[in-house]
Amino acid sequence: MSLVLSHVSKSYAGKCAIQDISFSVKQGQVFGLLGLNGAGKSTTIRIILDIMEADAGQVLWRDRPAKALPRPTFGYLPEERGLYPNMKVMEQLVLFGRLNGLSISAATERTNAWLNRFEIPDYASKLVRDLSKGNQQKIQFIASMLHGPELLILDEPFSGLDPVNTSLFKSVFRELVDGGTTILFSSHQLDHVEELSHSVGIIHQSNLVLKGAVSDILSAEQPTEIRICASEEAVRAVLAPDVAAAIQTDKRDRWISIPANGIDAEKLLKELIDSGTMVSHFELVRPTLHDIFLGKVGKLG
Ligand SMILES: Nc1ncnc2c1ncn2[C@@H]1O[C@H](COP(=O)(O)OP(=O)(O)OP(=O)(O)O)[C@@H](O)[C@H]1O
Repeated sequence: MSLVLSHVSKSYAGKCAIQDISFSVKQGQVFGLLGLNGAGKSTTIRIILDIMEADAGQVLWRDRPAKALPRPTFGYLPEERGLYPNMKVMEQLVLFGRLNGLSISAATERTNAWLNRFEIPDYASKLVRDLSKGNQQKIQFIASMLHGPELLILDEPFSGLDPVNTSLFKSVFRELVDGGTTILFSSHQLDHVEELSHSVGIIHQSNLVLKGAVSDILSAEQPTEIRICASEEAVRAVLAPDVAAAIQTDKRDRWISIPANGIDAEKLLKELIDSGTMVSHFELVRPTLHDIFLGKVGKLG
C-alpha cells in the first residue's frame, strides 16, 4: 500500500469532524472519497497533506510519515480554488511549478504541453480572471500536477464542468494513473466515482462507514430488478400471478421490469426462450454506487 491512514481523528473546537478513519490506497490506483456535505472529506484531505494536524492517528506515504516528505511528493486541487486572478496563465503555472521544484524551462515546457492537452493552447498569455469557470479549473488542475506528484489529491475536481470538459478530465485522470500516479479524489458525482475509482471510502457523520474495492462493493449486492425487452403478454404468461402483477413498464417503453427478489432469472429466461418468445434484452440490475451510498447515509427512499 502507498497511502495508509491509521485511526485518524480531528475535532474543531471540541466538535468531532472525523473519527478513527483508516483506509489505504495502492500505488497507481484511484481512491474515491465520498460523503454528504460536512461529512469530513476535506478535513481528511487536509490532514493527508499536512495542511492541518490530526488530533490522533497517522498518515503514511510509502511507509514514511507523509508530513516528513518533501512537498512536491504531493499535488493538490483544493475545493476553494486558489488561483491569482490578475496573473497570466503561463506566469501563474510557471510559478506553481517553480514552487514545486521545477526549473523555469521545465515548468514552461510542461505548461505548454498541458495547455495543449486541455485544448486551450492559446491561453498562456490570458489573465486568469478572464477565463470561464471551467477553463480556470483546467488551470487549477494543471497547477496541481505540473510537477508530476506521486500522489495527486483532488477535492471535487468535476464540479462545474460541462460534459465535454468532464470527459477530458476523465481521460487525463486515466493517463495519469497509467503513468503511475496515485489519485485520491472527493466527489458528489457518484457515477464519475464508480467509473474512475478502483476503491472508495464513504464517510458519514465523521466515521468511515464503507470502504473497499468498487468491484467487490458492487458485486456483493444482490440484483434488485430484471429488465426484459420482449412482449409483455409473453412474459406475463410465464410468470406466477403475483410476480406478473408487479410488472412495470419503463416510462419510455424500452423494457419491462420485474422485482428480482425470489426469481430464478436463468429459469425465467429459459422459459421465455422455450415458449418461442423473442427476447432482445435480459438484464439483472444491481444497485449502483449511488444506490449503495444513499443506503449507507440513510437517505434511500
Ligand atoms: N475550519 C473549521 N473550523 C470549524 N469547523 C470546521 C472547519 N472545517 C470544517 N469544519 C466542520 O467539520 C466538519 C467536516 O467538514 P469538512 O469540510 O471536512 O466536510 P466535507 O465532507 O469536506 O464537506 P463538503 O462536501 O461540504 O465540502 C463539518 O461539520 C464542518 O462544519
